[in-house]
Amino acid sequence: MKFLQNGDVNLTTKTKTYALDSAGSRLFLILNPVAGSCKAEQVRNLLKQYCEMHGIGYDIYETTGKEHLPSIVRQAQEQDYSVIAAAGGDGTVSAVASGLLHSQIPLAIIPVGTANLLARELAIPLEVEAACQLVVKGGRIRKIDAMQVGDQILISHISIGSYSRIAERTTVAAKRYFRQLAYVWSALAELIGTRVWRFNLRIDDREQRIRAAFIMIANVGEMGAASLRWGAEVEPDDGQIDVCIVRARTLLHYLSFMWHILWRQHKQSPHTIYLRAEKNIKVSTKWNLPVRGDGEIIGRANVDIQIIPKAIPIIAPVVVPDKMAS
Ligand SMILES: Nc1ncnc2c1ncn2[C@@H]1O[C@H](COP(=O)(O)OP(=O)(O)OP(=O)(O)O)[C@@H](O)[C@H]1O
Repeated sequence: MKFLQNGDVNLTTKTKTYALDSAGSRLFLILNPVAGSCKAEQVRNLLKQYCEMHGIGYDIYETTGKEHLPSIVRQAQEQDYSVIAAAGGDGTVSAVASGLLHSQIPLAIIPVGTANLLARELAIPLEVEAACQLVVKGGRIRKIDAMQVGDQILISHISIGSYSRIAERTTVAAKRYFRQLAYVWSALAELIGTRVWRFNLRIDDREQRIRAAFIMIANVGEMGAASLRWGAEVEPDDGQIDVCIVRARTLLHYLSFMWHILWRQHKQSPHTIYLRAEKNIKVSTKWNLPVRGDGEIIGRANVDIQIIPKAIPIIAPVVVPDKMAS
């Protein structure tokens, strides 16, 4: 851990906002230097500039990819940090959030990953300087729901089927150089051989068998492009997780699915079923399909999710745009 400087931050989570006007607190930043769009030096410099300007102290930990981030976050909580910030993509954010489960310490996000889905969902600025300003100047606290898989916490999406296979095909290097286009290329390669699989799906202890191209389990509506959303009702802090079952079998079906998404007519799509869960979701299949959680491959062929409502406090802008209107 690199110690850089100390200072003051004041948090008032009871009012669901935070401000920087009292002494005695510090900020701890976890920075993923290889996240999609991350320019580590720029993040370090801007944070230094804003913290010094507001008299705030901070420490920075740069990830190596080999550490257990939730443990590092739990250690940081014992050192009286008032804000934990994550500069990275959704993978870094969810690993940091894992360490903050049920904590009163809020999580701030500097979105420098490839997709940055949670940041988009919460209207956190994607521009580094504005994001650093939000970390330092503060905003409102949104307590978002979490999905627990074993000892891991996921906050955006869990998918299994053709969608997770697309992600598995997309290499880290391709993501860094081609950003979202890397996924488009992998998607074309996957969809040329479209198919469906049989899944056992259990939602809130009710079991069913389904055929689907993929199942998207979404706490966050953002798909990552052009404000498209997985479902009209997906909200990260409503105590529910949405299950989007995509049954497209041909390229034409996929185009129809996308058309309904584009025109925000999710429920009219003949190739999609929407379900909601409040307690738990279990998916299993005999096929060796990758399970993708918050941008990382987290397992294969089955996933068992416990839903934890309002589990993680996150600093977001006070004004939130209407997502379905954009
Ligand atoms: N120094 C490092 N070297 C190599 N890999 C790293 C390093 N630090 C973190 N990682 C890896 O980075 C991954 C997390 O990346 P992250 O999700 O933050 O960015 P991203 O994948 O570009 O963005 P997004 O998830 O939003 O698409 C993890 O697999 C982690 O192990």
